[in-house]
Amino acid sequence: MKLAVIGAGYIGLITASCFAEMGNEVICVDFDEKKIDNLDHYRLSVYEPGLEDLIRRNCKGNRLFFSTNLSKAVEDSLICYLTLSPIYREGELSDITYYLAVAQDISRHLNGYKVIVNKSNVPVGTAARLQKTIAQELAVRGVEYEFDVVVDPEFVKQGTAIEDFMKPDRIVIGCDNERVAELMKELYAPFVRTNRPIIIMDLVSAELIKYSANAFLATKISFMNELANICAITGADINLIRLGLGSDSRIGNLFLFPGLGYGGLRFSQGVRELIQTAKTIGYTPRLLEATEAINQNQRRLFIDMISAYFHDDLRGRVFGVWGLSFKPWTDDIREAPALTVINALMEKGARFKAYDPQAQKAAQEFFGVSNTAISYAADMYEAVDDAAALIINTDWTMFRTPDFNRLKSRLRTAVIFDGRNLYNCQKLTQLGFEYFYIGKKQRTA
Ligand SMILES: NC(=O)c1ccc[n+]([C@@H]2O[C@H](COP(=O)([O-])OP(=O)(O)OC[C@H]3O[C@@H](n4cnc5c(N)ncnc54)[C@H](O)[C@@H]3O)[C@@H](O)[C@H]2O)c1
Ligand SMILES: O=c1ccn([C@@H]2O[C@H](COP(=O)(O)OP(=O)(O)O[C@H]3O[C@H](CO)[C@@H](O)[C@H](O)[C@H]3O)[C@@H](O)[C@H]2O)c(=O)[nH]1
Repeated sequence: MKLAVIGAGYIGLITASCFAEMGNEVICVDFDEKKIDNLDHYRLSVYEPGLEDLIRRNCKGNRLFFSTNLSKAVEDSLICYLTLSPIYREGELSDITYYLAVAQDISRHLNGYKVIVNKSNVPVGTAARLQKTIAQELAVRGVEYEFDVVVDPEFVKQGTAIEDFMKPDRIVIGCDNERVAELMKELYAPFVRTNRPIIIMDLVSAELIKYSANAFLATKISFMNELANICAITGADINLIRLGLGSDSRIGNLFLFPGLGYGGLRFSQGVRELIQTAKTIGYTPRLLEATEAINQNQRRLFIDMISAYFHDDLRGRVFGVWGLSFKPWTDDIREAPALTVINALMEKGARFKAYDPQAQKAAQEFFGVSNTAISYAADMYEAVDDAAALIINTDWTMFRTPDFNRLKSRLRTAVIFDGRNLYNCQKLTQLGFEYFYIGKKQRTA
């Protein structure tokens, strides 16, 4: 099939390259000329394992093209995917004004039946507003082309996005007629050959599903963090509780890891946006509000734990930091717990030497290149040289089994604050570390 993907950001690139990989002909459009020029030279503004190779292969196979020409992309395609980012403002529903403006632009170039598919996280009701905008523009043009609006929520995770897209657990399609449902099933058939379901539903339900999935997972994480805080008082072991809980097949092992809480734009904004959606229709979503509050508190508890160990005297102390990104296998630091932790300790006078395999550049931009309170290390051991303690914010795989003797010899004092519960406390104590993790029993006075 011929597809246009509008918005060559993270989701646009994944969508365009994966559809091209399945043999479709895809034009990926962005209004940012520099971005398109870079993509033509295989220079990506996002890091995602395997994405560059996928783009290279499909461009060379003449199935994937990049362009700034929206009109040609729309005219040449049957299906137009919207992969833009709506404007998010704290405490409000995302602003989709410019989203609708792009839909209007698309309508100006409709030259026959087209399907306009939304893949972005947008407020409930956006599909209906897209339908209205397109119909109005066609009326202004005085043409009567048929069109359908589809909601195709994206569930990929950063770091495993290609695998998630190519082998989805399920495909959810929101639409309002049989013809377009059949077309979407045809498009996705190659991705679900192992009998994964394609679930067809109405537009509003499909819009709500994306928020619901993210909010459910976020709630699972906050539930575990709440339990960890109870463990910190009772002395129960949160890591064993996780194993005991997860082996119940009704609960499952995934998304039960306690820690610094969830980060990244999608969970944080998603939960807040679902709260906002509920409030605008007069419902108070108490569980979701608790999910978000526990998540924010988790970072505060970690900061307090570090601060209390040094009797709140952090001035001039240097900490080694492992992990800046909000999760492994990404360079994304948006809503990363690491930033909150570092900022709060920095305000108390602490200094940092940080290591992250991908996110150092983004962090340097965030904290400022001339910020002398934080420097960046070439490797994970250099980060802890002469440090008062190691702080772990992200569970990159390389941090899971470090050389503890080397670590100990390079730290000034063998103290670890682990925000991701990577290690066995007993083992680390035997090795001579003071080891603090999420849910560890607090010392009684
Ligand atoms: N990042 C994720 O993990 C993820 C996962 C699932 C869904 N989503 C959703 O997908 C959407 C896109 O997210 P993203 O991370 O790819 O955003 P992004 O900001 O990386 O990409 C948006 C792209 O659209 C381009 N753009 C903006 N206006 C345009 C216009 N008028 N014409 C053409 N191009 C235009 C921008 O230049 C940018 O390249 C969001 O709603 C997000 O919530 C993201
Ligand atoms: O047991 C766990 C699992 C995750 N996390 C944290 O939760 C956050 C989100 O992790 P993850 O879901 O793996 O990353 P995302 O790439 O943000 O993916 C989420 O957001 C995407 C965009 O909406 C959706 O497509 C995905 O389905 C959804 O998992 C990260 O900060 C993780 O460190 C935990 O604290 N404990």
